[in-house]
Amino acid sequence: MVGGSVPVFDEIILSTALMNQVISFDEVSGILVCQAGCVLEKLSQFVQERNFIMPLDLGAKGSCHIGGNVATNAGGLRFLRYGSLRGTVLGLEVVLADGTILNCLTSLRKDNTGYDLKQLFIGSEGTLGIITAVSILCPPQPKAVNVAFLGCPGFAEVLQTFTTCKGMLGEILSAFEFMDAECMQLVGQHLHLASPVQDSPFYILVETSGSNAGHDAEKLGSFLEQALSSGLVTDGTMATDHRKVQALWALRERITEALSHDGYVYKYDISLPVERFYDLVIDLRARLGLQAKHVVGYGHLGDGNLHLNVTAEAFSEALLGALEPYVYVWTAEQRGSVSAEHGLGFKKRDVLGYSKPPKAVQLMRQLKTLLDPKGILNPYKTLPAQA
Ligand SMILES: O=C(O)CC[C@@H](O)C(=O)O
Ligand SMILES: [Zn+2]
Repeated sequence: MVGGSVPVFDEIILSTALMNQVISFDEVSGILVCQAGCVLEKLSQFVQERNFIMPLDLGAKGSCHIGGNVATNAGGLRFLRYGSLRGTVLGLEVVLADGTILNCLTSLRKDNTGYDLKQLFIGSEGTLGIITAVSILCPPQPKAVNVAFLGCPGFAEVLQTFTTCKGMLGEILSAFEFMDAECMQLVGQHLHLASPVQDSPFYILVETSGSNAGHDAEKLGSFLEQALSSGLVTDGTMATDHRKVQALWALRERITEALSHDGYVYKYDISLPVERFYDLVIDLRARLGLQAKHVVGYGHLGDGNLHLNVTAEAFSEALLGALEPYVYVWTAEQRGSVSAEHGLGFKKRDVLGYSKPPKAVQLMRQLKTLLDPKGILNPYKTLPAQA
C-alpha cells in the first residue's frame, strides 16, 4: 500500500518466514505466543480449533505474517469489535539494531511498570527494531456470525443506518463496512462477482458476532426490517451460512484486487469525521473530471476510515499533481489522519507533517537516532526525508 516493506535503494531484505512456530497457547486466557513469521490465516486456524479467533483479520490473511501485522499496526476488518493491535498485543520480542534481544514477551493483561516499550515497535514499520515474537490476546470464537448486505440510496442514509445499527445491534456488531456503486461495478467487471442486491448508490456490509445464533439472527432481522421500512435501506440480504457469509465479504474484501485490474491506482487511506467522509470523493470526482477512470470510496466506516482510490490508464504527473497535496490538505483541515491503517512506508513518509505537529516529528527522529544510530533498520521509510 505504501511501499513500507519494499526495498528501494540498497537495502537487505530480511525474511522471518522460517520463524513460524507457535510457542504457546493458553486455552483459558486465549493468549497466543508465537514467532513473527507465522502466517495470519494459519494462526486463525490454530486458534479456531481451540474455540478462539485472532483479533485481526484482513484480505491478505493467506500470506501476511503476524510480525508484519504488528510492525505495521495493521487494522483490518475486526477493528470495530476488537480494537487496535495496540490493545491486543500483550508482549513482543524484538531484535534491536545492535543485535541485542529485547525480551518483552510477557502475557499480562495488566502491567503498569514504566514505559510501555512494546508500543514503540507496534506500527514502527521495522524502523526501530525487528519483531521476532508476539504475544497476543485472542477473543473467544463467536458461536454465530451473521452478515447483512444492504443497498442504500444516499450517503446520509448510510450514516443513519450506522446509527440505527449501533442502537439495535451494539453488543454484537462486529463490522460496518461500506462501498460505493463504482466499487461494485469494478468487482463485477474485473472479478465477475455479482451484486446480491439491487443497484444502489451505496452498499453496506454489517456483520454481527455473538453467542446465540437465534437471538442474533432475530436482532439482525428486526434491524433489517426497521432499516427497510424507514427507507434507510432499499434492498438487503442476510447470510448465516458460512459460504454465503464468505461470498458477501468477498465483495468488500476484493475491491483492492479489482482496482488493481483497472489501471494505475492512486491510493489514499484516511481517517475523517464520518459526516465528511464522502464529500472528499464527490469533490475529487469534480476536480479530476476525465483525468481519472474511477474515483472510488469504500472502507471501514465504523472506524472512520475511508479508502479513497483513484484509477487511471497510466501513471501521470499531472494527475498526481491534482491529487497531492490537495487530498492531504483537505484531510488536515478536518484534523484527519493521512494514513489511517496503512502506515507511511516510502510513499507517504513525507506527508507525516499533515497529521503530526513538528515537535512530534522531532521526537520521532530522536527515538530513531537512539534505537538505530546507524540508520540500518528499514532505512528511507516512515520518517520524512531530511531536508
Ligand atoms: O486498497 C486499499 O486502498 C485498501 C486495502 C485494505 O485496507 C482494505 O480495507 O481493503
Ligand atoms: Zn482497510
